[in-house]
Parts: sequence; C-alpha cells; structure tokens
Amino acid sequence: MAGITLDDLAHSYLPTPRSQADYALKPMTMTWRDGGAYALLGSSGCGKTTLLNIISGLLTPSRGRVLFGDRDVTRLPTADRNIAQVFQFPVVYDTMTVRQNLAFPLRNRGVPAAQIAARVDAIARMIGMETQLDRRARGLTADAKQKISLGRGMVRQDVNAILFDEPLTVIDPHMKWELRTQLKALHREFGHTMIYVTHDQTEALTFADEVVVMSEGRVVQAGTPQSLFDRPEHTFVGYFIGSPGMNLLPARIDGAQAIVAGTSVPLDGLYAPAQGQIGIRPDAVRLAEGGPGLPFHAARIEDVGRHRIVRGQVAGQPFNVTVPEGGTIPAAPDRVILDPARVGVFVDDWRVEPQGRAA
Ligand SMILES: Nc1ncnc2c1ncn2[C@@H]1O[C@H](COP(=O)(O)OP(=O)(O)OP(=O)(O)O)[C@@H](O)[C@H]1O
Repeated sequence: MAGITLDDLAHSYLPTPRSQADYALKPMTMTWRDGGAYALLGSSGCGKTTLLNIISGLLTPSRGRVLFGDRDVTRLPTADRNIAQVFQFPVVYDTMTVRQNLAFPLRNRGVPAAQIAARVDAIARMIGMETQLDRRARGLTADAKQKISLGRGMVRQDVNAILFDEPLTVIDPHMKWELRTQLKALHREFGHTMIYVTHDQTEALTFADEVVVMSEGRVVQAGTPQSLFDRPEHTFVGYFIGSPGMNLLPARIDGAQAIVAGTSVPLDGLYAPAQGQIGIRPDAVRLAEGGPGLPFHAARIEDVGRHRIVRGQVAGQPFNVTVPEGGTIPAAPDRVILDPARVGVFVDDWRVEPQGRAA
C-alpha cells in the first residue's frame, strides 16, 4: 500500500492548450495518505474521471507527476502500478463461476490455494453472494455481476490502492446502502488506500474520511464531510453539499453587517467592505411572522421524515429552512432570522475571513 502524491498535476485533451479553460484538470497539488478513504465528488464533466485515469495510468497528464509513496509512476502503464479498479459497469468472466471470478486476481499471482479459498469466502460474505459461489456468472443480473466486480476489486490485499469509478450505478438502492456500509467496514479492517469517484454526495460522505470536491476541472475544497458542511470554502461546496444545500444571497458586506436587498443582516465578525454573497445552512435559520429579519416568501412545506423543509424565496433567490421534528412553523411565516455565528461570507465565490470581532 502507498500514499499518493499529485504534484502540480494538470491535464488538457488539446495538444496545445492556450488558456485555463482548455484544461479538463486545472493545476493541483495534493497528498493522500496511505490507507485513507477518499472520495472525488462533483457533477458530470468536472474532471473526476480524468483525474482517476491519470492515477490509474490510463491517461498521461500533460503536466505534473503522480507518486505512489516515493516512486514516480507518472509514465508507468496501469499493469505496473499494482492497483485494483472497479468500474461503473461490471467486468466479469461469464464462463467462470462466481468463485473463479473472485479468485482470479489471486490465482494470477500464485497465491496458495488455501489462502485463496479463505479470502474468497470472506469477500463473498461481504457482497452477499456466499450461496451463489458455484454459479456461472452468465445469466446473473447486472446487479449481481457488479457485486462480483466489487468483490474482485477488493480481493487482493497487497495493492497500492483501489480505485472505484461510480461503482454503485447499476446496484439497486437498498443494496447500495448495504454495499457502501460494507466497503467502509472493509476499509477499516484492511486499511487499503481507496479512491472513490462519485457524483452522489451521500455515497461520498458516507464512504470517505476525506472528500475532494471538484468543479469545472478544479479542486475547490478537500476535507472531512463535517468540515465541508460546516465551513465550505466555496459557494459551490456550500450549495452542492447538504440536502437542501446552503442558502446563498447576494449581499453588500460592510463591517459587521451584510445588506441583502436593503435589509441589514448582522454578522459575527468585522469584514472589509465588498460586494459578495452570504451563505447560511437551512438548519441555522429561524422562521418568524412579522418583526425583524429578512422578508421571506414561503412557497410550500415538505415533510421528509426526520424534519420538515419550508421552501420559499428571499430577495428573489430560492431559500430553504429546515424545521426539526417537534419544531413549530408560524401560521404565515414571512421573516427569516439567520444565526450570525453560522453566516458565511463569500466574495467572488470564495469564503472570506473576518478581519476582527464584531463589537
Ligand atoms: N477523451 C477526451 N477527449 C476530450 N475531452 C474529454 C475527454 N474525456 C473527457 N473530456 C472532457 O473533459 C472534461 C472532464 O471530463 P471527465 O470525464 O473527467 O468528467 P467527470 O467529472 O468524470 O464526468 P462524468 O461523471 O460525466 O464522467 C469534460 O469537459 C469532458 O468533456
């Protein structure tokens, strides 16, 4: 196993890139620790697969280096990188049994038979296929075949890293939850370095110790799920993480207040004057009827089980408030009051820090 260093890495699919916009992956430097579980999260086209393909060796970057431990692997072919990969769609040998499929990567490397048998049994239990081990893969559902692919990806214990590219796409929703939990357990047990590409925040946040959020070819933030939620460094992270995401409102920032469509919102710090945005999580807002606060136009209430979401608008922007179980909603809410300690200030989409404390 090995830590992974991405050193000033960038990639353009064009032979002579002229500007930043020509790069599918903009310059990035990052170190992933040996044994860490990482997720690359972002919407379609943000560069996740490009980055994963550079790590696996399917793609040579136009700039920078990839190191596994101290070893520069930038120009090594995939076969020489000692990694396991699980793709979006199943890759299994139809004529082999489930057992033979799972054993294949170990048999290839001459692992003793008793060791193979024990490992295959453990993996089969994990993917819930212990009763189907002697069935041929042909005729199994896509879902079952993908479980075999996942199992095969994890069967070797000596790999540098396991790379997963949207591996749960074809898995049914209930099994998705179970496999995610199993993957996490397996990571804890065996401590492989795992890199998991997904556009699904639930998958990323439940699987990874650290989530790398990408947007338009750039890493906008890398951090624990909690830090992405509590302190998004970029409006994209605020909006993308959380359900619903962070509320964002255009604002003029001026000292210890933000002016939103003519109404003053108190801030928990002193900021340099700027035109920007304020961001607040839907659970850090209180609904009111009349009185102080930002004018709010309620549209509808959604009951999502553990809490209710009141959806509406502030200053013409979508604005959501979550009300916990047992919380009350005023009969005709028309104001929102923001918890100053949880208001984030963003200028040019990036979080800015206060320059001092509010009086
Ligand atoms: N082989 C290629 N040649 C040219 N452009 C490409 C190629 N592969 C990807 N791109 C472009 O690079 C950008 C990043 O694509 P990439 O596949 O890495 O994103 P992604 O986040 O993995 O998205 P998806 O989840 O849809 O695969 C996109 O604009 C895409 O159109």
